Amino acid sequence: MVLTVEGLRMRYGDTDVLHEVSFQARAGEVLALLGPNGAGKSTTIEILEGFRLRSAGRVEVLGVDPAGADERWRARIGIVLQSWRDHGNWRVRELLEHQGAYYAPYGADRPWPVDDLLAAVGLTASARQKVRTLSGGQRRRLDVAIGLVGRPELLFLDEPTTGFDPAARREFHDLIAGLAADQQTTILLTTHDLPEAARLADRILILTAGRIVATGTPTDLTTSITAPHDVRYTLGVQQFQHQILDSTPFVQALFAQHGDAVQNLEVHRPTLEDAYLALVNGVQS
Ligand SMILES: Nc1ncnc2c1ncn2[C@@H]1O[C@H](COP(=O)(O)OP(=O)(O)OP(=O)(O)O)[C@@H](O)[C@H]1O
Repeated sequence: MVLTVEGLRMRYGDTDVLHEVSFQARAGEVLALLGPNGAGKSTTIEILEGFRLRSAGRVEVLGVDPAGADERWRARIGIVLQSWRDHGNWRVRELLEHQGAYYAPYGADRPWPVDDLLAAVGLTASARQKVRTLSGGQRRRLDVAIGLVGRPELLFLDEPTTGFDPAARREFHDLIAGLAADQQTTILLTTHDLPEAARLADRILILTAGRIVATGTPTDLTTSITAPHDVRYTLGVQQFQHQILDSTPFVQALFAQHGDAVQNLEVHRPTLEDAYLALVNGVQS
């Protein structure tokens, strides 16, 4: 296992913010950690990154307890924080070359050659620009490039696509899916963008008030809730819309009765967002 977390607890002062959190991740798995603001996502990730000391529980990251990890271990992980605004006067290429040099002693394939990396994150045209002149989305792409420059075995992404335009978001999703599939990079992602989680994650963990309240594939979670499907169609000039718990037998019966007269059929099943809201609200109520 690349990640093993067992009975993780975190207490700030006299407030417990993580209660017995347990999960695992294997090589090449993309895990999305979802939850409302203040649920404990960043705290969990910061403990795994070795930036915060846990109160109790067992944590192993790449076979090592991050609380006592060394530089060699740190060179094997990549981190994209929520936001940082340093290095304004550096040019994009120079900054990546500088950051990449740190990884050179830690493996023949490290760092990722800067030109290839710039192309992978869509920053080739901005290579000579100063960091402070980048747009918000370009700046975020640079954050991602800095997280990737060491070719990490494990990548932490904290809300990585905030500020991306739709095309950049799509390219980023392809990049992440490729890293996991082709290079077996393990990825732990937090996001409030539920379609993003549905698209990228092999497995989703929903954290609410410091507890994991649901875990599974996006499909597991959407099928775990009882919510009606929305079925729409036309018969001649008449439009119909129905809310039905299981749309498949309904649609079969519809075609058996009306055949080709059924037109413009649309079936909307519950989305990950519906499941997320049901699961989170179920816990809070
Ligand atoms: N240094 C700290 N001292 C005391 N309490 C803290 C500290 N850091 C975080 N907390 C509290 O711990 C809880 C979990 O915070 P955390 O930042 O992990 O949540 P999150 O799920 O990442 O939220 P968001 O989606 O807003 O980023 C919150 O109630 C927060 O106020």
